[in-house]
Amino acid sequence: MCGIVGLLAKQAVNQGIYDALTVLQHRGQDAAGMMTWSEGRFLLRKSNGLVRDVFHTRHMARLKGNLGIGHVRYPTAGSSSEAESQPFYVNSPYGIALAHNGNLTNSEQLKQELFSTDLRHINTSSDSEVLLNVFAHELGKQGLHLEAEDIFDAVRRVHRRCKGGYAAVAIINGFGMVAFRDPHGIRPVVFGTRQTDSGQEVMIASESVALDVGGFELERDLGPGEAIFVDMQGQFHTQVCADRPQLRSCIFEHVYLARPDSILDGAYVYGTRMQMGRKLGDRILSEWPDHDIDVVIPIPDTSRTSALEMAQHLGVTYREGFMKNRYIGRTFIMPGQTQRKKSVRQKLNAIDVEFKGKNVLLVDDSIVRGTTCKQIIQMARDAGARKVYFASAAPPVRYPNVYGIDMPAAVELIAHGRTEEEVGELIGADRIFYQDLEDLKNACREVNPEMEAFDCSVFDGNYVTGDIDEAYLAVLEASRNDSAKDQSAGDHALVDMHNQDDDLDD
Ligand SMILES: O=P(O)(O)OC[C@H]1O[C@H](OP(=O)(O)OP(=O)(O)O)[C@H](O)[C@@H]1O
Ligand SMILES: NC(=O)CC[C@H](N)C(=O)O
Ligand SMILES: [Mg+2]
Repeated sequence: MCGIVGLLAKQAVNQGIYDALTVLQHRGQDAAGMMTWSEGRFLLRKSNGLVRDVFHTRHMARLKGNLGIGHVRYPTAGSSSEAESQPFYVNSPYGIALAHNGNLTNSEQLKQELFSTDLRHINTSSDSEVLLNVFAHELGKQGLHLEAEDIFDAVRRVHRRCKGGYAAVAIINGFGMVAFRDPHGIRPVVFGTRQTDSGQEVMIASESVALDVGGFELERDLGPGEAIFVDMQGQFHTQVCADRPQLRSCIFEHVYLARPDSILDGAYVYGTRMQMGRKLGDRILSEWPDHDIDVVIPIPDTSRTSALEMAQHLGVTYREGFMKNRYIGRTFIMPGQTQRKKSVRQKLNAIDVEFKGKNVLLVDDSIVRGTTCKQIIQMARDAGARKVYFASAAPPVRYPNVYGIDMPAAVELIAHGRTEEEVGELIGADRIFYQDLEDLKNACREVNPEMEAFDCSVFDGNYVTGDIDEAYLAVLEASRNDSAKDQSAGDHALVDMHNQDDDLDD
């Protein structure tokens, strides 16, 4: 779940892209990058780190032009090396730069096809480089003068070849900006416009919050299989380019990934999280009408919205019993388990008076590896809680994700092969409550009834692209489990266009 942004404006875009990446930072903390286009040349800066650490004044000054794309990365394929940070670039045809959120499930096969049939070389183990090259190859079948229709034809062929989850934004040298979303719309992408005296400006982004901050009016989400082409004058053209588009957006975006102030597929994430809190409250009341919960305490940040609504629904006091260190990022999207474990303790601290002698219900949005809840329950006990109950606003996460969330190994998921009660015991809770999957879907549908179906693979093991079997999952687990990742240090040497590096004088 990386963050992507594209901006075509009537003025320099570097600051606008930087600001958008800053508000998309929660989607990827490993690397950041920006590529702008000016007078027929691409300019690149990308590196490992947070947005504020990657772009210094000297880099920003060199990222000239009124057209650009940006990326914040949370790796789900290849390594976390700088060489695989994004955007990527190819020189033929035309000169194309691309940033991608998601994960291709057939990238190995595509890589071979690209080499043996399309005569293209892939120099990293990133699936995003594969996606760019498939797009470039298909675009190369068009003539020298590209029209919107030609671009949509190329995207149609990309959809026929690529499988998995992908939302991508690209620059085509001299022609404009393109974005496309996979035929199931698994990963989100929205676009919006801003009117200026010199004409219309267009921003494309993973989440609408990026448009808000930039002063853009949200037009809408791209639909499943849809593409948008923005020409150099700022006029946009859209077309559904998939043969059988079906919206199956990732429900985990609503549970955890997206910011609550974003609107995804027409639903306020804040609203869907409130509904999750209500539904879980209902479940607790029906399973345990004479409960003895004294206080509801959220585990900051993401669970706050659900926890507050749940407390009100239960008629129980809501208290912020854990304080969060604002300088520590999201722990779940950190690359290794050692770092994740250490960060929970650095990030959260208990306020003893809220726990002493009380029966507390701790609420989190989800339990994935169990890293957070195990430590938090112990902290609640150390702070003097009498009973510690635990509620998860999402159902048990039992299956790997293959569409752009780095959960590749079932064995690392605490609920894999375990009942709800067994998880409760393992994490040390006196009682555990999980959301029901139908309730989770209904929580989203209540905010936007048009969201009929979702990708819920992490909860039900049903992979909407239809190409995932046990053998695929076994290979994924072997290559991307935590210890395998520790061993693949990654090559930081960039074989790429000139990258604005740190040796430059200020
Ligand atoms: O069971 P686990 O493997 O620990 O994963 C689940 C936890 O990780 C996330 O928090 P995170 O700290 O990443 O982000 P947040 O501050 O947005 O809640 C999520 O909100 C849960 O708290
Ligand atoms: N989380 C993502 O969207 C990752 C994009 C891409 N698969 C990468 O690893 O860079
Ligand atoms: Mg959390």
